[in-house]
Amino acid sequence: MTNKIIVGSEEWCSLPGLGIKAVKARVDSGAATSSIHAINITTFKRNGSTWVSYEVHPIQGSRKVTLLCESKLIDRRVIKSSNGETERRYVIREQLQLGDQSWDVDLTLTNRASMGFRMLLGREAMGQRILVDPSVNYNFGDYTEDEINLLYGNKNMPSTGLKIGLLASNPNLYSNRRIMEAGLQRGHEMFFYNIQQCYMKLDASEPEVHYRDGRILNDLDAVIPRIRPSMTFYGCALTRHFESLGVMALNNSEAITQSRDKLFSLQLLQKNNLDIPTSGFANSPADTTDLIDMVGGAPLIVKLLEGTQGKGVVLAETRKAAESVINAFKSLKANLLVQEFIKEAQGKDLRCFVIDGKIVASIERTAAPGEFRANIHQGGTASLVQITPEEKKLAIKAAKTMGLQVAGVDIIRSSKGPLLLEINSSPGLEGIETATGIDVAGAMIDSIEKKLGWKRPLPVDTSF
Ligand SMILES: Nc1ncnc2c1ncn2[C@@H]1O[C@H](COP(=O)(O)OP(=O)(O)OP(=O)(O)O)[C@@H](O)[C@H]1O
Ligand SMILES: [Mg+2]
Ligand SMILES: [Mg+2]
Repeated sequence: MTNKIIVGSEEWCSLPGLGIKAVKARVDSGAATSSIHAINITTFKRNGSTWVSYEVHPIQGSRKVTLLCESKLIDRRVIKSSNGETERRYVIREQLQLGDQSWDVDLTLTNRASMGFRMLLGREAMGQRILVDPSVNYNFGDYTEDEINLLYGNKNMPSTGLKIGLLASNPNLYSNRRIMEAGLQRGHEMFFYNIQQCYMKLDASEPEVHYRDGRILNDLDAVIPRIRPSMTFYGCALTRHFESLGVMALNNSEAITQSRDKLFSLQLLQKNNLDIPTSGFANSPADTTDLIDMVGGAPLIVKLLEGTQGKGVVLAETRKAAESVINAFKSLKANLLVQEFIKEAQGKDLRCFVIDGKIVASIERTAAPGEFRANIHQGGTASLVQITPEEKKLAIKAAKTMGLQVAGVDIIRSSKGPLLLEINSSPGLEGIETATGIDVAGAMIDSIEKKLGWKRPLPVDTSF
């Protein structure tokens, strides 16, 4: 006669020490470790030990009930999840109750929002106590939705997070994935909207944004526009429309529009006494010689205004080369910019990531051998850098002048001191997060929380 308890493949269990009165668990003897859905996970010290605080939404697919939990930290473990990705997780030990039996189990904390169950019960937690009968479910009873709501004393509790829309084109880009992830980790609802699939109703009394199949996007708290250069015109119009609906935009449409006009940006910076390399603009100058003289002769840099990622930036080493490049661009009827070549920078530039007037991270980019452009897309590499107070001031002032809450400010170190190269309103996250290890995406979400005066909601009463 065995005294093991028989459990099905899905069971309701409870974690009395955490105030989790009922949570539906997937019983999976194929998994070694157990986990529970947790967000906003942070560690803290109590009586000399490390503890972890986190929020749990115990009800599957719902964020109505939020429990603020604290547990002593037992371990940190690297877990390989079912999609093959590895994740570093905190491990806690809590009492598990199944039917009338209870015992201590180790649980890893992870965001299981996208999974079918808020909890996974793996074989280590089963010990010698359990026999799994996969043909059955809810051997210890089932709950209806009403019973669950009653159990948690849930009377229209407000949802905890903000609703944030990411306006972009490619959900698989590193930067976009990180922004979504950072928002979810902080307990917000994140929505990815493809800019091209949004359309707008212009109406004095009832403006609207619709998405794809006619769904009306009317309850967002904030949007994060990440507009690729080719979508500037439409993306800025969309952002402006959200603003007219009272939705906060990180960055606002006016600042983005302005920063995308390179000539205007450089003029604005100059006007505010921010140093840039000596530059000349032209469309189809008759006098190429004078244009070259204007910036001090060769070697010089010629830039196509429409270029990005270093494409369309040419170094002309001699006057002859400069003349041919300028004439070639002229025949294409392209707007161009000529600029003194900062040779002493030796193929390096700085990228400072500014949020709300503070530098959150900076890197130095170094061009590949034989190349003068430091762009990562041109084979440049990113490394950690200590920036000077003067560079810091320049970057912060540049972002402020451009009206950008979030900005990637590019600076080149010249013999005359730091000079601004350009200011980006949708700076990429991959190079800078990888090189510095700083959670830049998280800092962007923090900025929205601050601007909206959003505070983490108080936990509900967790006593039984
Ligand atoms: N005046 C200059 N002197 C020396 N090097 C320069 C100069 N201007 C640009 N560079 C190098 O070329 C790179 C690309 O130039 P820039 O940032 O102006 O254009 P871009 O990267 O194509 O534009 P975007 O960043 O908008 O995509 C810079 O990162 C820098 O390393
Ligand atoms: Mg650049
Ligand atoms: Mg740029």
